[in-house]
Amino acid sequence: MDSWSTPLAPPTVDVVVSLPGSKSITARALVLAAVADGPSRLVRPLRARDTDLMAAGLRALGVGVTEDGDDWLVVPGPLRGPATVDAGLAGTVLRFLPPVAALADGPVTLDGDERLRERPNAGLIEGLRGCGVTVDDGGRGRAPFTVHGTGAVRGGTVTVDASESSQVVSGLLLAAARFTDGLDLRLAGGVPSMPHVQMTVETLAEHGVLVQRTDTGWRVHPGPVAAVDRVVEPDLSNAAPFLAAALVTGGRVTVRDWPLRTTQPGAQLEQLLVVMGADVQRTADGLQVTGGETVRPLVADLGEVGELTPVLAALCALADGPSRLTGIAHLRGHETDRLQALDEVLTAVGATVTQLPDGLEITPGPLRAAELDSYADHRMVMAAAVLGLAVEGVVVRDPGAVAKTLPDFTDRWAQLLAPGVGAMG
Ligand SMILES: O=C(O)C1=C[C@@H](OP(=O)(O)O)[C@@H](O)[C@H](O)C1
Ligand SMILES: C=C(OP(=O)(O)O)C(=O)O
Repeated sequence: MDSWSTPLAPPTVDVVVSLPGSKSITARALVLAAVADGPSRLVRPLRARDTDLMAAGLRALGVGVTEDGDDWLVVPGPLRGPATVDAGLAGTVLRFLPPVAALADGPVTLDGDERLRERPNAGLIEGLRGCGVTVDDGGRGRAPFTVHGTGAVRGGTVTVDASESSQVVSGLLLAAARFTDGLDLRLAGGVPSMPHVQMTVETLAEHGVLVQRTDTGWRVHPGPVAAVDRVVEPDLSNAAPFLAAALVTGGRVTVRDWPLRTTQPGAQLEQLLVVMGADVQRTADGLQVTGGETVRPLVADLGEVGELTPVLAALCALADGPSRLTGIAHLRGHETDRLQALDEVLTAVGATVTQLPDGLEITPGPLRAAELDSYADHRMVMAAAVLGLAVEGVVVRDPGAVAKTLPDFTDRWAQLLAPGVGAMG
């Protein structure tokens, strides 16, 4: 599909939605299973471009990742080079695989899409060097680069700059139990997306790794990584557009199997959507969101939940007052420069947008039809779909970008809006 005419909202939406597994949990589960001391089973892993690339990258290093029905079976093997890894546009592959590759017994080259070559990675590369690993990046601090694995990584005390992505911290922590001296990771500055770092720490603990918070960062003790069979939670960030539809339509959307407790940043939708005028309840089915009379504006620091920004910003353009979203400077290094892309898209449908150094001010205006780009960004397609509920004539070019985390998004969106559908997924 070259372009997609997004559907307008029907008079009522009252649907229970099931969603595939979390990208972030699937990525961590794959990496830890790959360095574990036995085979692991992943139940309901996300099958999408990012996680398929992670599996393919691990296979290239000698790890067995095979399908058993809808499950993945992961069988660790000696990590080997030479190998090449295609990271596509996946930040998780870009930052989680190089520390694993450093444990291989030969060179591993990582590259990906044109835009991946622009995504910042100097923090990770410098961090690996601090662990004693030779990395050849031509001085760019970005892909493509080659990690020269020697079969062992020293580790030790390392100061890293993770201000551009929390994935720098997560990537180093995930492999660190296999470093000879473990890792005492010290932060040189701030780190966005802290719930994702907490997710890493908790997943490590579930694999029997001893990881401690320190004054300046985290310490991972060297030792074995236990194999774990795990059922992957639904992806709560990908729930955002579906729940947003309840607010835009004044309808009701329930996401099934919403975890009672989770480190996924999408959990914060529960509070954020209340601020935006929704009624939110946990029911026997899951998380139920009911839209109010209008969408209320949002003034919030989204630094912890940056990946929710595109859909929340789309809601802001449909709100009954101006919004201000801050704490998200690092979104300029995501799949696209999301602050620039959101400025362009929201302006095209009639909002007035001001870019701040670390965010956006969004003042809704009279809505108008527009042809929007996807910017090769799954979440920009989802944001356009939310706008299209309220704006007749929204067309998105290259909607296939959703394959990054939710390949059948447009079908699911059509089902959400189909009359009398009740339950889907
Ligand atoms: O660790 C993870 O799984 C992720 C961390 C975050 O990255 P940043 O800290 O680079 O925003 C998030 O935006 C990304 O979608 C997934
Ligand atoms: C920032 C995102 O992805 P990545 O893991 O590629 O950084 C995202 O999914 O919103």
